[in-house]
This record gives sequence, structure tokens and C-alpha cells, in this order.
Amino acid sequence: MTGLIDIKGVTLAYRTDTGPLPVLDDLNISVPEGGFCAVVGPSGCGKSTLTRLIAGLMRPDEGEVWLHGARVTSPRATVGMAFQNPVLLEWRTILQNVILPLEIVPNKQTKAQREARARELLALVGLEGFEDKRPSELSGGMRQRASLCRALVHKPDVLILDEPFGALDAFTREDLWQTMHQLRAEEPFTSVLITHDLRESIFLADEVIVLSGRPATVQYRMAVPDTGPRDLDHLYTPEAAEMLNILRHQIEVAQGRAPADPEPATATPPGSAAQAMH
Ligand SMILES: Nc1ncnc2c1ncn2[C@@H]1O[C@H](COP(=O)(O)OP(=O)(O)OP(=O)(O)O)[C@@H](O)[C@H]1O
Repeated sequence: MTGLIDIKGVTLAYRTDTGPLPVLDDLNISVPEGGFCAVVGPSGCGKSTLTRLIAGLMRPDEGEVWLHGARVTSPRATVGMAFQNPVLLEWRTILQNVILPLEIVPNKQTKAQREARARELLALVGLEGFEDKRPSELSGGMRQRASLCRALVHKPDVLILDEPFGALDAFTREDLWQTMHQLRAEEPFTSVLITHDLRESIFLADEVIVLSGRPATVQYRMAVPDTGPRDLDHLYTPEAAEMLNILRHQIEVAQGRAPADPEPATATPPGSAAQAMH
């Protein structure tokens, strides 16, 4: 299958003082245009490494990464990234922080157009009125909202989210999940989300990929069919619980704490479960 993001047979080892550290092993992931793929797996299995490869910040030892039909060999302006720690610049206002990528990525927009674009995004995530504040004047959740705006301001094809909600409290995190759905409806992008939160993965993604322990390969795929707006209440249905149980078990397998299943590594969750998410 050809996707907007295509990771084909990617293998990578870090060179360390004690010799090579194999991290990814023949990894194959394809995300269609507009798709949202969540990647979960044991700590240290190589999830962040995968995001660096997609962003072109690293090159694989073997295999290829393709974005929009072009092989990735260097950093790409068409990728937006948001991390656990937003890293907003304190000497710039929130508006100026959001505009930053437009000052770096070549474009023909005037200053007024850049500001209008940033204001539009800030309003979309509920930060209207905070444009002139400094990052330290905002809560952690608000800073993360601003960081999402910064990642999207230049209309990237691909949005990479590396545990962006991991440091937030549960209520703020759930708020941000809903904001992500709003953003996705308004701003078409193709996304890869790295997360340790299985509920987050099934709430946000169309497909959840479980990576094996290091060196990581795809151990399990779960499709979460998208048929409409998602509602937090659906995370508390028996069907969602069943999906979470399957994923939890797969993580235990990846951690070597449960025996591997004899079934194939690709699965669609029970129809009722997938339907109940929407
Ligand atoms: N630049 C580097 N040089 C050497 N080893 C590295 C480097 N970056 C990461 N590693 C090692 O590679 C492995 C994978 O790291 P990575 O950060 O990709 O894992 P992860 O799955 O994102 O981890 P976590 O879930 O804990 O955030 C880890 O063992 C890490 O210590």
C-alpha cells in the first residue's frame, strides 16, 4: 500500500561506546493521506527514533522513508512537530511563538497574513485573548495548545506528535484530545502520534500500531474505523474496554511479560467495538 507516509523496511542501530545498539528492525508502516496513526510500545523501543526518521532528522541504516511520494533524506518543512515539553520562547509572545515557523520556512506571506493565520489557529484551540501573553503566563495545557498551533501554522502535510499530552493532568489531557479532533476537522493533516496512553491512542487514531521490544518491529496493528465525531463517553463502553484489553495484552507481549499469540499480527477489533467508538 502507498501512503502519504511510507516507512519501508527501516532498520537502524545507534553507534554507542559499547558497540551498535539495534533500535529498529525492518519496520514497515504506511499512513494514508489524512490518516492518524498512533504508535505504542515498551519504553525505549524506538518510538521517538521513528519520529526523527519521519522528520528527516536522521537517516535509516537500511530501508526508506517516503513522504508524499518523495524519499526523505533531509529535514522537511512539510512536517510539523509537537513534543511533551512545548519549548516556547519566553522572550516572544504567544502569537510570536506560533508565527515562528512562518519566519523560518520560506513563504510569500506578509506580516499581516502570518499574524492572521496564527490568530485563527489560536482562536480555534481556545486561546483567543492570550496572543500577547508570555509562555510563563499560561498553564501547561494552554502552552501545549500554543505548541500545537505552532506545529500547524505553516500547514504541514504531516504532524508528528511525540507524547504531547504526557505531562498534563487527566482532565486537561482529555480536553486536548477533543481539541485535536477539532483541529483535524479544520486543518487536514496526516499524523503520527507517539503515546504511552492506550485510551488516547484509540480516541485519536484510525490505526494503533504496537511496536515490539527493541529492536522494534511492528508486532500488532489495530484498525479503529472512523465513522464520525468521537465522544469521550465512548471510552467507557464495554467495546472500548475490549479494545484496550487487546492493546494492553499486546504491550505485555512486547515487554516479554506475556507469551506471544499464535494469531496474525494484524487485527480489526470486534465490529461492535470499533463502531461504539464513534
Ligand atoms: N542518540 C542516541 N545515541 C545512542 N542511543 C540512543 C540515542 N537516542 C536514543 N537512544 C537509545 O535508543 C533506544 C530507543 O530510544 P527512543 O527514544 O527512540 O525510545 P522510545 O521508545 O521513544 O522511549 P520512551 O518510550 O522511553 O520515550 C533507547 O534505548 C535509547 O537509550
